[in-house]
Amino acid sequence: MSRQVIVFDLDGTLIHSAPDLHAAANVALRAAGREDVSLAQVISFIGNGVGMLVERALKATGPWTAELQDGTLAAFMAFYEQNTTTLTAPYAGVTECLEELQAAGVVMGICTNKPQTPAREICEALGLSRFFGEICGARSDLARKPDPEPLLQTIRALDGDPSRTLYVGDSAVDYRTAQNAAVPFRLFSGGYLNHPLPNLGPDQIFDTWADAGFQRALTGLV
Ligand SMILES: O=C(O)COP(=O)(O)O
Ligand SMILES: [Mg+2]
Repeated sequence: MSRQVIVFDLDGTLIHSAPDLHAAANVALRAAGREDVSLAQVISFIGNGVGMLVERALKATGPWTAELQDGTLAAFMAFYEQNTTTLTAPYAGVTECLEELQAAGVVMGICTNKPQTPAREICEALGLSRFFGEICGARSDLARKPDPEPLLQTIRALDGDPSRTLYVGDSAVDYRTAQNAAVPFRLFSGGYLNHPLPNLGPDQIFDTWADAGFQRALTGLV
């Protein structure tokens, strides 16, 4: 029998990382001669990777060109790489919940559209690496979510089976990724989702890590 696996998204699911992404976005926008964007705007730009975040920030503040994109993304990454956990922390209850799942023998991994190096550094800095057998971030040789491949690759690395895996995320991108990979999905609604997701029942949604809500959401699957 295959192992019981849970794969988590990172930004907006396990960690509140938007304040550091917001700071990096505004440093990069100022270098491009643009106005700042708000935290709420940046939250709405998260989910499809840093390239798309920068593209959306540029389009929200003026015209977009490929050249501007390249320079602004480079400025964004230069700042972000030095400030991945200045303002970022796990959501309340996350560490305790992961401890319980690990003690129960659940095998866990991360599948995120955040670039691989900062994703791994953030998990290390926040004391989360010890829970995960695989941390799969965005890489040039791998399609990004909602393509199913990063999630399927994460599950393979954990020696799991997609039908006995849960993917836990906070966005429509995560929901579509799970659907594309035929993996059961649970939504953390306390993250960065800014429009409702169709076709999810109340037992597939939880809004806090700090009480039994998450455990309830997992009932019957792990
Ligand atoms: O970098 C992003 O845009 C999103 O990251 P996530 O996949 O961990 O939510
Ligand atoms: Mg997310």
